[in-house]
Amino acid sequence: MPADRLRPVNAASTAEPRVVVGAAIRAGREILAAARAYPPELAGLWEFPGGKVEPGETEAEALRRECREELGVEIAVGPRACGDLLTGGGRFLLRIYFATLEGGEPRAKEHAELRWLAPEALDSVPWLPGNRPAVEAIRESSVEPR
Ligand SMILES: Nc1nc2c([nH]c(=O)n2[C@H]2C[C@H](O)[C@@H](COP(=O)(O)OP(=O)(O)OP(=O)(O)O)O2)c(=O)[nH]1
Repeated sequence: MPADRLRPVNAASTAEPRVVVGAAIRAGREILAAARAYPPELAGLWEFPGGKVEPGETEAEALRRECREELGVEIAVGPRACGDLLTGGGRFLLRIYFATLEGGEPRAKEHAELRWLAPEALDSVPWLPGNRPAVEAIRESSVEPR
């Protein structure tokens, strides 16, 4: 049988998902949310600043690089906010980390808008659909013990 007959019909669906990291940057009670500016099908949906982990880079390094590029800030990377999330039709493995600001004030260098959201305001923006479990976990982790 010719080799090309053995190739999966839909290579994208069988490829290993690419790891994407996002920073849930906390300041006091608030978390920084960012509205995507592109691509058109994602524009106006909200996410955590971040992006794809490049070969040879740790997840924390990728987060620090993306926050420098996208927001112009230095961050300290903290613990994971929730478990792995499969998004983008199985193309991405999304890992959200809590983070804090170490230097600079965030500016929207690549996003359409940035907003600091208190836990009770987390639902006030339309999140990327794959982010819902992370947003829920962050809200629950913000509930103050009685
Ligand atoms: N940065 C980020 N991406 C997310 C989140 N949730 C989610 O589903 N994604 C998806 C959207 C994108 O299709 C995909 C990759 O993210 P990205 O486009 O920001 O990655 P990148 O900065 O490395 O992009 P590029 O250089 O390849 O253009 O991950 C999130 O909270 N933050």
